[in-house]
Amino acid sequence: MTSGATVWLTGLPSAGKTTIAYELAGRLRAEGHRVEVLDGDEIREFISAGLGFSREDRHTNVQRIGYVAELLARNGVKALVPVIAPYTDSRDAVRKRHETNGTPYVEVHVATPVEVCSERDVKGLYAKQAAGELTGLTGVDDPYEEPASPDLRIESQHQSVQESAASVYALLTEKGLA
Ligand SMILES: Nc1ncnc2c1ncn2[C@@H]1O[C@H](COP(=O)(O)OS(=O)(=O)O)[C@@H](OP(=O)(O)O)[C@H]1O
Ligand SMILES: Nc1ncnc2c1ncn2[C@@H]1O[C@H](COP(=O)(O)OP(=O)(O)O)[C@@H](O)[C@H]1O
Repeated sequence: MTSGATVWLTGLPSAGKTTIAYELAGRLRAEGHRVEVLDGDEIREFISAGLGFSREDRHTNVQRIGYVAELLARNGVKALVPVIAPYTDSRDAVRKRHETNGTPYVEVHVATPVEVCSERDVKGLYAKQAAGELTGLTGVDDPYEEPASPDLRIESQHQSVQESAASVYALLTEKGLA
């Protein structure tokens, strides 16, 4: 069985987390790896239904996702997690859970600047915030604590989706995980 791992893609809304995760998933699957993408929106519809965007709820959401990702990764799956995870302590707790269980964990910061994200505005959230229809948007009027030492930092504004996914793939190869 190939080695499982959790690959957490953290970053602002519209940074490119989801797009990179699915691009990478396709590439890994084509090579015979077992892959699951734990999409933040789907998780919030099911296992985190009812949670909002307060600090406490985001922490709970991230811990639940981290728990499921570790279970999958421990069993040989590449668990790709495109979830904002804005707080350092939440991310560190997930990393620690993986370390305790001896499960590989890779943190990727999709570090697209907020100016680029708000132009992309894939879901219209930045426009809503600007129009006063939404408050507490990560990176605008809610915190995003940048990872101090991620395993990889991606500047998606300077490269194609394929290049971004390839850089994560290269890191996995380097670590003997792909
Ligand atoms: N206030 C606010 N702040 C940030 N994001 C918001 C907010 N309201 C809704 N959304 C949408 O929900 C997605 C974020 O959920 P996550 O589970 O990834 O985030 S978190 O880690 O629990 O903070 C996030 O998805 P992505 O755009 O894919 O990042 C948003 O589309
Ligand atoms: N190098 C890149 N990596 C990822 N996305 C990119 C890149 N360049 C441009 N994009 C675009 O940015 C948008 C990112 O949206 P999405 O993946 O939904 O972001 P997130 O999941 O972080 O909210 C998509 O429209 C995608 O095509």
